[in-house]
Amino acid sequence: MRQQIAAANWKMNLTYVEGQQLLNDILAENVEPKDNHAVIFGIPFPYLMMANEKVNTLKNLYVAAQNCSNKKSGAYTGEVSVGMLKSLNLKYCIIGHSERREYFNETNLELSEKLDLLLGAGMKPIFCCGEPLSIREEGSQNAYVEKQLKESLFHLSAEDMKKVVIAYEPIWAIGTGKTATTAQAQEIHAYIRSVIANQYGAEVADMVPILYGGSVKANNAKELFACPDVDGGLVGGASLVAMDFVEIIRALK
Ligand SMILES: O=C[C@H](O)COP(=O)(O)O
Repeated sequence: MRQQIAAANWKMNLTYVEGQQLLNDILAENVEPKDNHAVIFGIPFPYLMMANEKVNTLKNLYVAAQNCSNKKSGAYTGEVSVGMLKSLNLKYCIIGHSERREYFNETNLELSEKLDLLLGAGMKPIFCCGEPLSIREEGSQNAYVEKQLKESLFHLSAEDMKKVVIAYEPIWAIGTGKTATTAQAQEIHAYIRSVIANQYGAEVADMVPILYGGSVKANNAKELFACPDVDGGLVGGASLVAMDFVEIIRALK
């Protein structure tokens, strides 16, 4: 069975002490992910080391950065390179979140450069895609997401494609409390998988986890994750509440 993933994205929330406490509270619940499960904490840069020290000896628990630079190294004040993340022994990095695309003008081309750096360093990208409300309302979400995938991912070899995690996040569902229905989620996840299959073949497409993000909560996670092409979630607000995120982890199939 494909890997199933519960990924937290803390975004720009919590102090250092609050972050420590949240991780302690979640780990105290002995979540013990199954063999085909992974639990990933997307943590602000200054707390990555602290978080990784707490989880790196635990099975199938990982820490992710929320972003990385598309430059390898050098005079880029304020940026954080893939090499720096790798030197902390991190395995995952979220890239292309819609908030970064919108507020920091990240382009599909820059994301393709980040992907290459991450994969070159042996790290796994969690690549975010998803459409704004206007695109959903005109019914062209499939074409919109397909373009994001093609322009950022489809230069990869099949071997590298197998290492990518995709997070589909409809922008209209992020932080709004308005979740995609299970039918909407399943439909576009299946479409994303078919686009990957057309480019790389069914075997590769079948291996790529596709997470849903957008108002995943403790009370809707099980239903969403039960969809055959939904392989878990990328969770914002509910990942900041220990027992809510624990429930979401337990909802993985
Ligand atoms: O990365 C997470 C997503 O942006 C979802 O955020 P949310 O669960 O607060 O809607």
